[in-house]
Amino acid sequence: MRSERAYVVELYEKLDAERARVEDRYQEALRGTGTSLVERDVAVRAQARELKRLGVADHGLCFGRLDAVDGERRYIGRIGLFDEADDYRPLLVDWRAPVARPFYTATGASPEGMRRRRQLHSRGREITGYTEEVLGRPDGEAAGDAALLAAVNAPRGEGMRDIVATIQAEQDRIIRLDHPGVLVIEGGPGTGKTVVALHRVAYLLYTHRERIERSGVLVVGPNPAFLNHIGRVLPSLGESDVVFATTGDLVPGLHVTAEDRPEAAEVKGSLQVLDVLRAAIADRQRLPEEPRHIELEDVVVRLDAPTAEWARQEARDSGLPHNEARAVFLEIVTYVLTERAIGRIGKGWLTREDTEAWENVRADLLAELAEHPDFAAAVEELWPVLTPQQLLADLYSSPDRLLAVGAEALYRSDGHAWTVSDVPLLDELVDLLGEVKKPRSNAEEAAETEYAAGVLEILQTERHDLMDDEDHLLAQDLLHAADLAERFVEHDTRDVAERAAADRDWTYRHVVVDEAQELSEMDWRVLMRRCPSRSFTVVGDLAQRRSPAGAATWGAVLDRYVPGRWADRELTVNYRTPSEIMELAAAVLAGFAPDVTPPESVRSCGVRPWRRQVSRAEFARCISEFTESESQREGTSIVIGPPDVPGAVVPSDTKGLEFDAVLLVEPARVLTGNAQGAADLYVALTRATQRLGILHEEPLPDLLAGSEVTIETAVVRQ
Ligand SMILES: Nc1ncnc2c1ncn2[C@@H]1O[C@H](COP(=O)(O)OP(=O)(O)OP(=O)(O)O)[C@@H](O)[C@H]1O
Repeated sequence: MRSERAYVVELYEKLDAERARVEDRYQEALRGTGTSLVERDVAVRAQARELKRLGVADHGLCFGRLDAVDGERRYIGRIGLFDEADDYRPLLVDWRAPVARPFYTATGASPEGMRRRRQLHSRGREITGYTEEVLGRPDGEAAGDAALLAAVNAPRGEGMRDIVATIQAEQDRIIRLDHPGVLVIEGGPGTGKTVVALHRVAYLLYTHRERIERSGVLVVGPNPAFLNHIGRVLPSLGESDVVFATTGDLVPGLHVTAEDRPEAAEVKGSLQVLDVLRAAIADRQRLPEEPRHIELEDVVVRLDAPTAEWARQEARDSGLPHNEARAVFLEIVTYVLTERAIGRIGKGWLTREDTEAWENVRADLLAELAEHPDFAAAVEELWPVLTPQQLLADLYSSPDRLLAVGAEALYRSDGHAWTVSDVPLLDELVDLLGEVKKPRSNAEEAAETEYAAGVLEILQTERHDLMDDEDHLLAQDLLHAADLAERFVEHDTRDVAERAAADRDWTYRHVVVDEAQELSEMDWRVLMRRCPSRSFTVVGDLAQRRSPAGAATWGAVLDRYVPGRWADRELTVNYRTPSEIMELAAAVLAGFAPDVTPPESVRSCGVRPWRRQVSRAEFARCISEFTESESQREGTSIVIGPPDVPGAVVPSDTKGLEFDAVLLVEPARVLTGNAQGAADLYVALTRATQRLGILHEEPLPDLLAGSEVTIETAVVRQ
């Protein structure tokens, strides 16, 4: 113990010295004397990142030691530290480094050249003890379990924690899997799918930092509470250039305020809705029922149906998105109208051979038309400029428009009451409608070009290739700073994550999708667009699916994009739910998905779930008793139940979350509340890490009552 403590004290001294040095460099970069604004930004960001990396190691810097058979000793920790004075000898090995791997995977039977594994336990900066495993000897004890059990038994605090010290071998194999494409991590509740996916991101960033960091990583989760729950894991591993978003956030600036009826969600989630969107756009490209007369100074011109039809056909045939094709429509309509007008104005004195005079008259007419309100109104009516929001809101709130495109199920009175299933549709429409170009001022353009010139210079001098690999575009290939201006319009010091989150057209290098079983076909299209390199970690459990538009099988959603090129790995051990509670959940699972094997709990907690049957009038009192008694204990608690129980959270909002204690109210109504009631009940039953209580008035559902599981009946207090 004495020597381990002394070693770790030295490591912290080293860490502090390093931090002081980086802090100095950071301050220097902030002052940025003599450098350009761009150079300063780059330097400040680099030093800030290094400071963040060193900052994560304040607690539990070193958590393990590996002794190799050949006598080599490696200390394993949250970051790597080296002794510069001794030829960069590693003092501490980053947990992600290849040489750290046996710490997680070596076993008594397969020691991987190791003799001993020590797990160091610490409080703050102090080593409080260690457990040790002797590898490669039949009598070697498996002591790793002690650290794991301590970790999984510990009361939960605010959000998920990293598991670097106790990653299990089956998890490590997934974290380090060398598969650049789509990897599906499957497994029952509590098997660590989420936490493993996040550690995989940290691993990928460590291993391919240059390549990944430029375009960043996106983590998609089901709701803000879940993102909040998992939000600390990556920063605690020193990785903060990651964007977290719900599917509802994928169109920047949109606020989801409503929920769809299941029928509407199903229509919006399926790929058939693409036909609805195309038809809705076509429906807005109209022909005038009566000709429009536009009074110009010398002549009245007529915009009639045949003219509009020709222009509409040409515009459609151009293959351009709607808003961009408007220019084609406008050009043809204008051409026809001006030709007719010239014919009339020039009758008797102007011939086509007199090109100059003809063009002069045309120029006057063009100028006049461009300013004419009746002409503008006519064009706007026949080929309006459309934003995705406006198009969809107009469609949803008009029974006639919906009827015209065969999507009556989508009606809602407030067209703008956005739901999460509208997001992929809006995103699709951005491409189908195309851009409405807003003019940029000369001054803005000049400033952007100047900034880009600075970036270009740095790219060339420092040879930082900031471009995507796929672009095959090196800085030297770029001749004009103006070309770069488009990509570097941000003059501020926002990092990749911030810029990416605000930019709908940003493409990420890697995307993690959690609770992926809930995503519709349309959601997948949005995500695939965000990651052209198709590098995904997909996390899900088909048995927990509740969305009617969600995935029935992984192949059904993935084969369309990466046929035969996606890998899947399964996790089988439940680290969250103790066996006493899991038995109950497994009975429910057996009822609604008999083919699915429930995960096996890694521990039991010695406390059986309890139940209490009371009248509904007593629910409020019992719930407050539960919250009161839980507030006296360390850890977290929640009440889960149907939507009409005051103080209860509906099961779908607890997906991916966990609590020390759960009180489940009226499971019978959770089960029958909607078509996915059994999955909801399964989710609710698998949230507790220690204690589960059930409060009910109605008899327990057969799935629970009829199982072999005994549920202790709590003594009702008088
Ligand atoms: N190796 C480990 N060491 C310590 N704790 C672990 C380990 N693996 C998983 N856990 C813990 O188990 C709990 C469940 O993990 P996680 O939430 O990632 O599971 P999940 O499979 O995503 O569950 P769900 O499907 O219910 O969302 C978390 O508290 C996590 O920290």
